[in-house]
Amino acid sequence: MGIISSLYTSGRRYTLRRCVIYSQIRAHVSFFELLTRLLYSSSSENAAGVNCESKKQVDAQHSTQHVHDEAIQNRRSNSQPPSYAVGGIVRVWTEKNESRARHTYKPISVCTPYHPPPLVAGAHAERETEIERSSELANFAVRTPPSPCTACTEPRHGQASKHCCCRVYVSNCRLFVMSGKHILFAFCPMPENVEDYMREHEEASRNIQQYLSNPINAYLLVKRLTTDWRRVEELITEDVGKAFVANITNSRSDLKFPTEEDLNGAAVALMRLQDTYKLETAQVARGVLNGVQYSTGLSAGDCFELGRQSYNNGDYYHTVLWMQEAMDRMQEEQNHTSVSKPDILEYLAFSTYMQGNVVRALSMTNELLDIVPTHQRALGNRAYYQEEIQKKTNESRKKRGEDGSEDSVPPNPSFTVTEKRMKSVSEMTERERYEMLCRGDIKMPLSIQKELRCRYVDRGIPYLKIGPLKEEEAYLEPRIVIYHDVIYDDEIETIKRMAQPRFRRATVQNYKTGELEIANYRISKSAWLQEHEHHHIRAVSQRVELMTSLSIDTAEELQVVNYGIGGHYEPHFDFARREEKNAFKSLGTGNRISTVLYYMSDVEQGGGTVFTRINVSLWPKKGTAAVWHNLKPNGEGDYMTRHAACPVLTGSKWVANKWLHERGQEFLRPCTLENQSADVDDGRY
Ligand SMILES: O=C(O)CCC(=O)C(=O)O
Ligand SMILES: [Fe+2]
Repeated sequence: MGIISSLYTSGRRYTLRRCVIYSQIRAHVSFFELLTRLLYSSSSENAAGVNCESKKQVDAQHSTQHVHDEAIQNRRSNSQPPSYAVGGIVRVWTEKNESRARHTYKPISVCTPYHPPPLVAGAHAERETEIERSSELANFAVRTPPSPCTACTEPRHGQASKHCCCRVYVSNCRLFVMSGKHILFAFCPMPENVEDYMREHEEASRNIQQYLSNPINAYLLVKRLTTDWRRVEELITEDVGKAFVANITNSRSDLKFPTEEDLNGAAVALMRLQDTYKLETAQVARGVLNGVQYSTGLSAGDCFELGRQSYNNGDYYHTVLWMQEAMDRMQEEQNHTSVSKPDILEYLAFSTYMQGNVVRALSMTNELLDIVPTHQRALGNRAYYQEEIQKKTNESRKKRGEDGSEDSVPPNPSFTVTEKRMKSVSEMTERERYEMLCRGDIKMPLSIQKELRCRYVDRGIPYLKIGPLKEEEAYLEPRIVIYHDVIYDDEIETIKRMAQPRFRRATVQNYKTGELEIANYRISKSAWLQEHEHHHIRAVSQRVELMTSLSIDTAEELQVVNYGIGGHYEPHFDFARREEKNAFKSLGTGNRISTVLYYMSDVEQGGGTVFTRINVSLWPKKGTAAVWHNLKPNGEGDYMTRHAACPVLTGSKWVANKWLHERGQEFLRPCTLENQSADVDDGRY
């Protein structure tokens, strides 16, 4: 885990660095264009500014040496080391400075050691009052007479021309290290993100002359095309792309990158969520799930990819939905879209045909051929669809001829949706009920609800007398109860921490072979924890005895399960049915008599536990546990306990299962001969 996260971090750092480089390149190219325009349209004043820069660099180098020497000299001549003051922020251009708050500061060469350079340069002298006066540096700056510096060749205030250029340097710097009145180091902003570059570029483009009449801008422009550009050149020649790919390739041995199969799995999960929670395609594409905006939307290209994945799975229903969405998005995106209308139309037409609407498929194919008249597949499909329509028309003619109803309107060979009467819950398939239960659309009849109770339970156990269990009945026959506050946050943290490194894709038991295998109807990660590994695990396991009045001596280890987005477990029984002869055989402890399901997280949306035969939905609440017997008192499996974990729509779901087995419960839950449930008032859970 540590390795993975550190690799992720370094990968990200690398990505960021690459972004910076690319943005710098882009920005430099923009500035290069600007410079070209400048060189062909500039006034002599601007041109002088450019010349000044090259001169200044020499001067600045010279000055740097001086300052450095002076600092050393100071140190030598005074027994005391020179006092360095670190200057604060000089608010010469308030708005600009604020917008540059994210700039990084890079030390640059220092300015004149002999004449304190004015910090207020050129046209901005009148903003002197905005200088921060509190710091030593600011005082220093304020004392310095403002000096318009429009051309460096022109000496001002008796100063040598070389200092004039240095003002530009200094006034654009934010942090100064000073010795007395001398600046030793100035840290100047170096925009590292494209927004900053772009903002400046836009500003410059609005009025190039005006932009460059500002000495700082003039300086920055030249600087970017000299020193910064050199850096960019270096980065380009370093072959960043190759290094980046090499970095990723190296990481591949440690990091498992997603494969095409993973992409398909992710697409299928999204479709599952869409179906289960009846999500509108357009809403999902906008990043809205059940009315909550979670993310930025999907592009036409993203929708197209979802459609393509569905198509590859033979899921034409979702292909049509997502290709249609891709088409709508594409029209919104106009110029900057990554998909083409003919591509979408091709998928759309064929999937529409596969869904039975041949007329619509033909009209889409015609639309495609209008755009690409030579499209070979579309030409073939058109002929095929036309033939199909013809065949259907002939067939229906024949039929009408047989029953003598020639005059009736020919039926449209397109796919027709027949209106259906609403089914009652009992008429629904298990799948339909499951999805409705997951959405919370099946309400428990009041006649059942009114029998359900909440109570404190102590069962005569001294420990529980001090801290009774908070029991809430969720259903009576079979009895399903929820216990509140039975697992504590620190225990949950321990369990999560210990389980995470052991997580594997959850498995199910092959009912014929008894072998464990992965299956698409159970998508989650799971790990097993043993009692002796941590006192929290022991405590959580032992609490199961209090809740069930059964023994955990023959129980399975604690199974920790985490469901990510779309993670689910379709309807199943926890017990082994008669035909599953090999299930739990190796344990030698009999069947799974009871389940205790701890909820170790809340789930933002989705993730319910639903009982599809009794129409009960339980909603995960951190700290609670659901408890039920899987076996009737006579040892038969209770088929009414069939249940499922609904797909997680948003958030993450954590649960822990404790499965108790038959052996060892003989005196705690004695068998009955009849096929009956336990007496609900027998004092047990
Ligand atoms: O996660 C749930 O809500 C149910 C889990 C479950 O049924 C199981 O793991 O057997
Ligand atoms: Fe289960």
